[in-house]
Amino acid sequence: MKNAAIFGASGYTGAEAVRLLLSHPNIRIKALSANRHADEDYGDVFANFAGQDLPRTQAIDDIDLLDIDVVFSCLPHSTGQAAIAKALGHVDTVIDVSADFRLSDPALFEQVYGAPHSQPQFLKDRVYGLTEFARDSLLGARLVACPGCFPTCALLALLPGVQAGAFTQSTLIIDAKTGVTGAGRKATLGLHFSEVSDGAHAYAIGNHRHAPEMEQELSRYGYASPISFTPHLVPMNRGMIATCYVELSGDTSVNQLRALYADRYTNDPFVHVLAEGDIPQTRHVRGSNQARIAVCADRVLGRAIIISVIDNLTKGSSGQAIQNYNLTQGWDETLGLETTALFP
Ligand SMILES: NC(=O)C1=CN([C@@H]2O[C@H](COP(=O)(O)OP(=O)(O)OC[C@H]3O[C@@H](n4cnc5c(N)ncnc54)[C@H](OP(=O)(O)O)[C@@H]3O)[C@@H](O)[C@H]2O)C=CC1
Ligand SMILES: CC(=O)N[C@@H](CCC(=O)OP(=O)(O)O)C(=O)O
Repeated sequence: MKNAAIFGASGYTGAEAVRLLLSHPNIRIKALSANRHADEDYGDVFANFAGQDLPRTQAIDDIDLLDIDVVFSCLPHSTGQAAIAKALGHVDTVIDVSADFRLSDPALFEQVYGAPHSQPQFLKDRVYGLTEFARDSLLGARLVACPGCFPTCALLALLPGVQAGAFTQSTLIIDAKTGVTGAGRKATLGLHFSEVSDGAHAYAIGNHRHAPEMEQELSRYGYASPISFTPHLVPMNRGMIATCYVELSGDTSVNQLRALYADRYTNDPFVHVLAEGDIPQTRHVRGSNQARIAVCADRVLGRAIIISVIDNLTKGSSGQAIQNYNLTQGWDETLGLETTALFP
């Protein structure tokens, strides 16, 4: 059994990690950190956990790291860098769901996140944990940076085509929608029911911090052009959908592209490429670690529309974090993640 600490357990991704880890056969939850909610019964922080045998929340500095094998860090970006550096001195593995270790270039991190990175020495050797594209690097990895939720959703839709050279180098367009839990649990005016229900809106238009992260990864696989990315907030709790518009290179047909995607993901337990005509819906992945991808023809000849859906709290953060940890240990990647989507 491995002992896990969850940093930021009083937030949404932390709670999702707790929910999933409770059914993990090889992991015991040993410590839960919180900030404002430190020193509380976990069932008081999240009533759905009342009655479970879980530790009380504590401040990060009060956690005895000598007792811990793995930290799942679910802290807001820029708040966890020092704590993660300290943890790496004691525990075998840190899996970070924040943006802190995703960008490999510290100068780009400072430009995008507005402050210098305090632990840039870890950026070179950390693994960028988009699991389906990181398997070869995960075994034994000590620090895994889980991709952002939008990058997870969009890169799963784009990288097989990019790797195969199936797209021209013209600007990619990614139009994405997210549920409200993507913004975390803290109270924010723009997230009140009356501000979010009954409507939808774009935000961070032309300057969302996930665009440089997606460009970093697309360029690693051979796509050097910039992207146009627009996120939208829609009135649902969980879920994310990315609709990606690509121009096909050479004489690749949409049917060939779909077959290429089906082949690329054939051994991936969590990625399903849909048959022609099937429509991916966020409700079909809700609460599960699944991604569902449709490769569709555009009415404009030579273009394809690739649509991907995930649950932002599961494959988009804590589910993928556990999938990555499983692979760092050489375990079956599905351990603790077998749950089926909650539908309806
Ligand atoms: N929500 C999502 O869908 C996704 C989120 N992420 C990333 O995951 C991370 C966590 O997100 P999420 O769970 O939504 O956020 P929440 O706001 O819901 O939770 C944040 C957690 O961090 C704690 N915390 C906040 N500030 C500090 C601090 N200064 N020191 C110590 N602990 C602190 C909070 O404690 P307390 O509440 O007790 O004060 C809480 O436990 C973020 O980096 C986010 O960007 C990544 C992918 C998807
Ligand atoms: C609705 C909403 O605000 N969503 C967040 C989702 C991003 C996220 O959580 O990803 P990081 O891990 O990079 O922070 C946003 O657009 O910033």
